[in-house]
Amino acid sequence: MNSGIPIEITGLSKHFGSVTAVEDLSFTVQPGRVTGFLGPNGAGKTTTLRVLLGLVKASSGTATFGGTPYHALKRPLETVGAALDASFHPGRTARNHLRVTATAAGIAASRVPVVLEQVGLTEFADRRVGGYSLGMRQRLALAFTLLGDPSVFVLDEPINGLDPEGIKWIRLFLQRLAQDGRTVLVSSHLLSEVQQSVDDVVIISRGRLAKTGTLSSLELESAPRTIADSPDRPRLAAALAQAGLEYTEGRNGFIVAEPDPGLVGHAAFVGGVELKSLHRLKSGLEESFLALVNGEVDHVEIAEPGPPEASGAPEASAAPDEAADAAAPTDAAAPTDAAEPAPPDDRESPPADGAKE
Ligand SMILES: Nc1ncnc2c1ncn2[C@@H]1O[C@H](COP(=O)(O)OP(=O)(O)OP(=O)(O)O)[C@@H](O)[C@H]1O
Repeated sequence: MNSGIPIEITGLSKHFGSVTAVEDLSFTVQPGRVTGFLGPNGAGKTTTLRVLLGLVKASSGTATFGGTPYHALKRPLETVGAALDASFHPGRTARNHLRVTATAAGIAASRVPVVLEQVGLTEFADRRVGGYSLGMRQRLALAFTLLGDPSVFVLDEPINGLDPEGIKWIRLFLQRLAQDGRTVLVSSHLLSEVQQSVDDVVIISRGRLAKTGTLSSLELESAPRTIADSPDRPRLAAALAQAGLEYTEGRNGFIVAEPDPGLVGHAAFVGGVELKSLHRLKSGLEESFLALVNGEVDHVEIAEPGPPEASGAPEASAAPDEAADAAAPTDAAAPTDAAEPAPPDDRESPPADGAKE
């Protein structure tokens, strides 16, 4: 228990008919840390988590817990606590829900009062769940994840809709899990929602990895920068290099590590390059996040304590176009997945399902 099991996603792709939900995704989630799995709606977070939990099959690639896929875990609920789309029968109590799941999973009934206490629901344990607030339901979903006292937690949008007090509570809850040496992966579509709770971030956009690293590496990137574009990008790249300005190439131009657009414009002028756009990128974590997920920045991976990504010759211009081509699939294509084969059933259900009627 708490032996430090990493989550390992390697070359993972998932297609629903013609819709690409996840494309060649690779990242590792380390034990002892809270990792935010971030991306806008439709980025592919839930699909990745569903593959990880054996609820849908990958088109290619692997998603494992220290090398073992979910369906091959000997005691899944005692390895992984997952909260994904938890729904509860309104007429039953929290205690009853938890008892049923514990019995089905061969977990001692004595764990039920323990987990109720851990999530602060003891005094409401015998009330019908139908009368619970959203925050109480979120806590109940977390109680399910704790039943087997697992080493790994996979939580889909656990902070969504919580009030400030609930957010503070869950922040401490997650940090305590990580301090115990457990692996904690928390998805969210808002960086601001989780930024006080996470140590590391994995950011995806349109099913592809946009960034992995520590939250502090993202903070490093959030210094004010300038974005500049030209009809002749190679010449602009040369002019920037000539002026000693560091840059990365994004879909909308070069992101230059210089807060003053005037200096970037001057470098272009000296290089005799026409500009078609020149503006300052706002500073701040949220802006960095939005720039990443909106495709202004291409895939960057920062090693701790990584310096800001920049410099050197721009990458081949095909990269931004590829990113653009991987336009977010739409929900309109959802029916193609209705025929998604059910996952193999020769295993215990993940706890989230255990919470369902
Ligand atoms: N069962 C399905 N059939 C068809 N398309 C699907 C299916 N599930 C997800 N998709 C598509 O895959 C893409 C990724 O969806 P996913 O739910 O994984 O994203 P997400 O990042 O979790 O978004 P959200 O925060 O809105 O839940 C979306 O375009 C979605 O419409």
